[in-house]
Amino acid sequence: MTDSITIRRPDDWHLHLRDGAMLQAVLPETARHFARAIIMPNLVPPVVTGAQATAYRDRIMAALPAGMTFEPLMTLYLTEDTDPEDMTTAHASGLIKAVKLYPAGATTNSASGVRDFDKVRPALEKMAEIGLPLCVHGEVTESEIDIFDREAVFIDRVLDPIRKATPGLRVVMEHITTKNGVEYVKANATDLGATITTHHLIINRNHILVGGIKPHYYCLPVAKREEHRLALLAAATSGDPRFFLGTDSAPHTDGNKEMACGCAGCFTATNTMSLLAEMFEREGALGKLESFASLNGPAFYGLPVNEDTLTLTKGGPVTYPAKIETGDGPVTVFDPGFPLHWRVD
Ligand SMILES: NC(=O)N[C@@H](CC(=O)O)C(=O)O
Ligand SMILES: [Zn+2]
Ligand SMILES: [Zn+2]
Repeated sequence: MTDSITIRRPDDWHLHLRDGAMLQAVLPETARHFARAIIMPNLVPPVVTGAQATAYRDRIMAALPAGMTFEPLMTLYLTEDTDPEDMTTAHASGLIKAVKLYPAGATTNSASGVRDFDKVRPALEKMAEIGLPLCVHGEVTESEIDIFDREAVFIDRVLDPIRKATPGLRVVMEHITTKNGVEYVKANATDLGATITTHHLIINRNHILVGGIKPHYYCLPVAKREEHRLALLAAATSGDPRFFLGTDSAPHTDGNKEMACGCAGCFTATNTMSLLAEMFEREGALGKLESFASLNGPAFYGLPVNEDTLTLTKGGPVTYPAKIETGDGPVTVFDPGFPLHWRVD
């Protein structure tokens, strides 16, 4: 029986750090285990320009506790007014590693996102030319499309046409939640990857709705049927280099989650590595955890893997806080509903 595993230090290829008091509280939760993270730009107002990304990176580094190391990999929020020249300069300087596409209205703080995809053609063509990846929140927003179908419809109506129209554009389908997403990635040999969250490997839609509504399991894209969770788990544990960890750890205060119109997002930064080890072990795939969390992401982004390591040891149930305190109020840590046994040393 394996009771200890050492992997290259992991990275998080999709993370929300927020700003101000929330940033201060959640950053150590990620930096404790992860070397780098792709930082989502959906602040209010969003991080649209290179100057805004520089200022945000500086605020993140200022919030990092003494003695911790962490490298924020910055992104720009794509709008219909994005200036391809500013984007190119921010990429050439090494400041940004990706640009994020939010369909307007699809998720938290996406009001400044894209309504008319033709308006972002010049930016997308520039990105294909300079090799700057596009990270995509892949859901349509039309009111007549069922929320459980919005990812699959996005692939057919938006993503596939954009990719066909923009040869060479490198795309990351963020937080895929369906077997349709898995199959689309597998059917496309080049220029396409996908992040998978920790929580979508664990919950299906029953967890949100059976026995009373569970706001802390509500996120976007919303968790789907069990067959989709199983497809995600198979992809994550397969070692296929096109699938890598993006936790989408998305803190909202309990006050903003536990209300009549609660915010979308699960906060998993604190216990993600223990959760993943548990799930990979159940699949008999602990040997693939390093590929998913530490190797496949850097390979897609063309970055070196981390030199240092992280060790997980199996033992009695791991304790972690039910909530972390922030200056804005408490944030509930994701509870899988079963005990965890893999502790990060
Ligand atoms: N995933 C979520 O449910 N929420 C994210 C936004 C996002 O990643 O879509 C957030 O910023 O809160
Ligand atoms: Zn999203
Ligand atoms: Zn997200």
